[in-house]
Amino acid sequence: MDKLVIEGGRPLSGSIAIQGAKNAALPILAASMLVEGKVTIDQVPRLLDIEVMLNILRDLGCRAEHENQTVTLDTSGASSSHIPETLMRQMRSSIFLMGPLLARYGEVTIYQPGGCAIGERKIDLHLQGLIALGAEIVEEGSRIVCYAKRLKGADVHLDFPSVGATENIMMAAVLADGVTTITNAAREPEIQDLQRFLNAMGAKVIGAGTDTITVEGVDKLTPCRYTVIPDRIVTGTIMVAAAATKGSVTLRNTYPAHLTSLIHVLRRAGVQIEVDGDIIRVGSASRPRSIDRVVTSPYPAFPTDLQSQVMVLLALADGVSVMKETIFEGRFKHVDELARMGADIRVDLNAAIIRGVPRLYGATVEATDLRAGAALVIAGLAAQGKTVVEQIHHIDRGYDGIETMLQQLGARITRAKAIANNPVLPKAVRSLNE
Ligand SMILES: CC(=O)N[C@H]1[C@@H](OP(=O)(O)OP(=O)(O)OC[C@H]2O[C@@H](n3ccc(=O)[nH]c3=O)[C@H](O)[C@@H]2O)O[C@H](CO)[C@@H](O)[C@@H]1O
Ligand SMILES: C=C(OP(=O)(O)O)C(=O)O
Repeated sequence: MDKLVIEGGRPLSGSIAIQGAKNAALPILAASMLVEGKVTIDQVPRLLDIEVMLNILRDLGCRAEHENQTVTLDTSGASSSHIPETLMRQMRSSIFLMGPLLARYGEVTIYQPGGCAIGERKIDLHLQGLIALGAEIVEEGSRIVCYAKRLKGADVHLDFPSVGATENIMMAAVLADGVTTITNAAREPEIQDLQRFLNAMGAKVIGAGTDTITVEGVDKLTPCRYTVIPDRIVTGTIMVAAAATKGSVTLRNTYPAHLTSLIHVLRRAGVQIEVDGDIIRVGSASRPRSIDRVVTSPYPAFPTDLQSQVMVLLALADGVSVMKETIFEGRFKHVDELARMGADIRVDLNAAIIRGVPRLYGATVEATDLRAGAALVIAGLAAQGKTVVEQIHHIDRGYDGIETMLQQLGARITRAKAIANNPVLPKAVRSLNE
């Protein structure tokens, strides 16, 4: 397994451009299955999850290439509506194919999806939405078979504004007979991006970004070329890293309006932030201030995907802060790892009580999930001494070359390649390390 090795204590400085959004690209790639022909998607980051999605699409019979940041996909050879369990289990986002495949073939066989261990992450809202559109669903162990000769538009109310369920239902409804209305829909920017992509192919979707989305079914879509939005969570991660290292960083290719809640929290912590079109400048010279309460909630409130990163900043703040996690019940796994670096954080049910310390110290720590891993990288950059972050395949799910990005900002961070992958070593030595 690769590791990241960080020599901490250097302020980040300089300028970088932000990658395209993982959470927009994944449903958009899945939605491409709704159309027959060649689809081109630009600004697609090179990530493990994207690779898994492209492998699933290839397994379904598509041709898929990812060169630089552009994916070209030809869905015309696709014929399968069955996703093998081994592929389904490689990430949560495999579930996005359920709606599009059902709409295209009238049937789909999938399995319970995999993904980071941050909570139970049921798929009941996805299934309820498809049942409302007329699907019949048979569950046998982890296997799920859905049938619907032709889906029918319906009113779907979500008990919780689930991002994935909103997207799956939108995608299924695009080729349904009649009108579908989703109420208590999630409002995340990635849902607006999916709406723009679907409409670029000829769908009739309105309302994304509000809590009511209306989809008027159409008979057929036409292929298109589309550019994914910038990744707001990667943007936020670098903003926090700049603040935690008392650095000064300019971020290009951002969408600041998607980060209003983070900007508000960082300003409360005393971080200087300037917004100028698609550029965000972040600077901080002094110790952060504590914040009495940060609560994660669905967009536009503070995102769960930035909770662990901001916790690192607050771990270095002057005073006591409280962060409450309301989306995922298992998203405090970074706390034990941060404690190894000298952080003083106590977890009480879904609240973390963070007593700021003047400094963190380098240690060997383990990324337990994607954003926990990003938080440990920030902690390593801010800490005194050397930090080694292990299990970084989690980080590679969401950050396109995190070390290269941070090196551009002056960080001393390198990727130590696993010996097992090192072709220079004799095979016998490599196999000892596998
Ligand atoms: C690829 C992608 O876009 N991932 C994002 C998406 O995940 P994802 O779409 O999985 O997140 P959801 O909004 O669906 O999940 C939020 C909460 O609802 C629960 N739930 C969800 C669906 C369901 O059928 N039943 C159910 O109980 C989940 O367990 C969780 O507690 O939104 C999350 C919340 O902003 C982000 O952290 C993820 O980065
Ligand atoms: C939880 C995340 O993603 P996913 O839904 O793909 O697991 C994330 O991006 O932080």
